[in-house]
Amino acid sequence: MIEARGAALEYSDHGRPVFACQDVDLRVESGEFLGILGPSGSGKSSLLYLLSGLKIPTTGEVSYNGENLTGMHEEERSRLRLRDFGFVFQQPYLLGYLTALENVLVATPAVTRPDDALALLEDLNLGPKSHRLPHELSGGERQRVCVARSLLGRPKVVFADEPTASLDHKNGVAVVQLLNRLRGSGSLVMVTHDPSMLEEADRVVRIVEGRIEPSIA
Ligand SMILES: Nc1ncnc2c1ncn2[C@@H]1O[C@H](COP(=O)(O)OP(=O)(O)OP(=O)(O)O)[C@@H](O)[C@H]1O
Repeated sequence: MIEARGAALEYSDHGRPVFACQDVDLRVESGEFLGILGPSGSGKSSLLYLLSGLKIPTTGEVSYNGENLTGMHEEERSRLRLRDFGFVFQQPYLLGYLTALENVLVATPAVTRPDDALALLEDLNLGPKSHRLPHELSGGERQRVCVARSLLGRPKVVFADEPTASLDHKNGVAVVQLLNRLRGSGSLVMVTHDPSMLEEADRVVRIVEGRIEPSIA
């Protein structure tokens, strides 16, 4: 479904090249929960950006359903992301002046209905709080709103970048379990430094200094 072949991502550190990812050969299969584990600075976020088309590889290529993301115009990639991908980031980024329900609806194409958004918030035990503003919610609740937002368009792939980083362990586990349960037939690609968050993963790969090591689960 998603395939990286010889993909590398190079940043420029004030003119000096820094490889965040190198020689990445990795497939994300349809419907799988793929965990990407690695220490801080190992290139996890960079790899997620490559797989999701948020960044294009400096060398090598990344394809989605056989289509090379590198060759696509940025607008086309952005349409594809909106249509097929959902994202959850480390921090629960929400618009402070919108309610939980409005925050879920705001990022998705007009075809989605408020009923679907409310049903998702109910599944995430936030039904009675859907009218609240972000500052009236706890950190775990805010991240669950982000989970609802990422799932509303029934994405083919959800990319989660350390979604538990701002949560305590119990809330972190709960968020991952909900993401995994509610993703339906979509794939889930989650990066984390914490192996205990990947207990439900179908497969875990480890990244060290920008390179993928052999599968460990
Ligand atoms: N914009 C940038 N310019 C230069 N170097 C960068 C940039 N972004 C990231 N890097 C470097 O690329 C490497 C990988 O960064 P990345 O954020 O992908 O790692 P990570 O594993 O997600 O880290 P963390 O777990 O701490 O979030 C690091 O050495 C980082 O310093």
